[in-house]
Amino acid sequence: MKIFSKAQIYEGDRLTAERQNISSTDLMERAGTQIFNWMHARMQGAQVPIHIFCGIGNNGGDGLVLARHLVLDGYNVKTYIINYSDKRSKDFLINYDRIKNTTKDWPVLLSDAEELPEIHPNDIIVDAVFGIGLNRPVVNWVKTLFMHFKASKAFTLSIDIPSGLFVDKPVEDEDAVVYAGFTLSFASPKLVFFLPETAKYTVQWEILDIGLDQEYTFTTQTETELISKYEVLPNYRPRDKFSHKGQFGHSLIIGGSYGKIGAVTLASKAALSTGAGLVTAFIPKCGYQILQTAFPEAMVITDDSETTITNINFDIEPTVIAFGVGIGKHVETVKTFEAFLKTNKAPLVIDADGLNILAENKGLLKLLPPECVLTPHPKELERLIGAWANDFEKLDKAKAFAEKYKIVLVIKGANTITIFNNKQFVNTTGNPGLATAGSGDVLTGIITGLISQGYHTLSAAIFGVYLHGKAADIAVEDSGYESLLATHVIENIGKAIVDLFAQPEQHEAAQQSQEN
Ligand SMILES: NC(=O)C1=CN([C@@H]2O[C@H](COP(=O)(O)OP(=O)(O)OC[C@H]3O[C@@H](n4cnc5c(N)ncnc54)[C@H](O)[C@@H]3O)[C@@H](O)[C@H]2O)[C@@H](O)CC1
Ligand SMILES: [K+]
Repeated sequence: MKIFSKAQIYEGDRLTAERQNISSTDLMERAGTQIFNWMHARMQGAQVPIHIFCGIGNNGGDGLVLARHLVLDGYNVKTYIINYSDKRSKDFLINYDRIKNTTKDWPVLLSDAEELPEIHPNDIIVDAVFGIGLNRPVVNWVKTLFMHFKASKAFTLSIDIPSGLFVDKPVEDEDAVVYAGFTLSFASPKLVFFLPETAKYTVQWEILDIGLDQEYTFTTQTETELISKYEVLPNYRPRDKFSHKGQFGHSLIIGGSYGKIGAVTLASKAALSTGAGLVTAFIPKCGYQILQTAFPEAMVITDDSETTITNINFDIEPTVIAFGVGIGKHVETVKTFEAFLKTNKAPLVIDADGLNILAENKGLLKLLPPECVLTPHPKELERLIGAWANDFEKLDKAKAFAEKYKIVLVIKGANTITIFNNKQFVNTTGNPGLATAGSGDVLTGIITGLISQGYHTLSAAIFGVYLHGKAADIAVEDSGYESLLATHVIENIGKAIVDLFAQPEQHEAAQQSQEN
């Protein structure tokens, strides 16, 4: 799913009105009605007090449309205008008139924090104070209002975006933002829903389709894309009946050191479980028996050294090479890595201490093959690109780094973001169970296994991150977050692949009507 920028959303709204020959007021009516339908379907007329707080721009206008429909349907509604400015938008004013003509219970004007309404924990708050138009910090009394929402413990539904949250800038004051239980966002989710510093402002979100012009939404290129099953499916490469293992490539996993052979075992298993034709592990001698016993499907080549990688030397022709899991940063390892990079032609995936070696020897970066995949967690990323002040600066620095070295950069985290060529792909699968030893090694193996079969490195990174998260989502159904092991993720890669083709569960009623 595309994540549109603020400018693209405004342009989409404008073009839609123009091409569908409707006014912006009509589009606002659509938006507000969609919110009403969503609430009505869930509340079924329940008389829970609903407090609707409307700003004076178009987000507030949406709130007024919703308030009017709720009033007309007999809901228990109290509407407030948050009068933070005298620059009221045209469509706000139109809907302000409409609600005044609908009910004698006119909206209450709030201009300071002196008389904030009482809100009980079982009431509902609708937050329509600011939308994507927020362009400067909110004034103090509005901040007090937002803190009042939070203190009330009432369920808070934000329209389009939690008020106080910028679409494209970091939050400066955490109390000056609404904490939403649910956000109903128009046309496109907002990037801030997925970033570590701002995801907490909404527990859940959903997109409401307000019928934006389809040609515009199809043809507009966005900087950010949200990755779910439907984005990865078109890139899936099916196998034909006469396939043989030679077609799915040979993955070479270079890594391991004394006490860290497990990392290579996990990556090798993951690569083969994702569909690599052959996997060879290149490890120090001490790992020979361990790996051959723990994972007989893999082949093993050993280094000259007993305990570390000191001389990368092999006579196979790998389709793809993964470097770094469990490898350490021994001076000999760095030396042989540099020599290897100077001659290597195979696509490369670099993880763990491979990344730390790059960070400490930045001259090596220019030796990376084109579209090389790097999979740092936040600390490794910081070592590579330097510290950042906030999530937006992190993404900017990461994009500049990926652009400079023409690499595919996978920033691991709750919503892993893959960056390439100034585009960012935000993953939606995965769960806190993945915060466990070895899960990164498994991801390296999955991405390597995909490249091995002919996936382009960018597709392999995006698809691999998705599969890794999905396998973990399936695994936690049995294990719970706490007991999830990296091995369980590997065991469920197959189910994650099968799930790609699962039909959505049919609605019971639809099933019944089919049976009749
Ligand atoms: N453009 C359209 O056609 C549609 C817009 N929609 C709604 O419109 C929203 C955007 O509306 P607006 O652009 O009017 O903006 P908002 O309603 O988000 O904000 C209102 C105005 O407040 C001013 N402002 C910004 N920061 C402020 C601050 N800290 N203190 C005081 N004033 C401040 C700005 O001038 C801004 O335009 C969307 O989020 C969405 O909810 C929907 O009705 C769907 C259609
Ligand atoms: K809002």
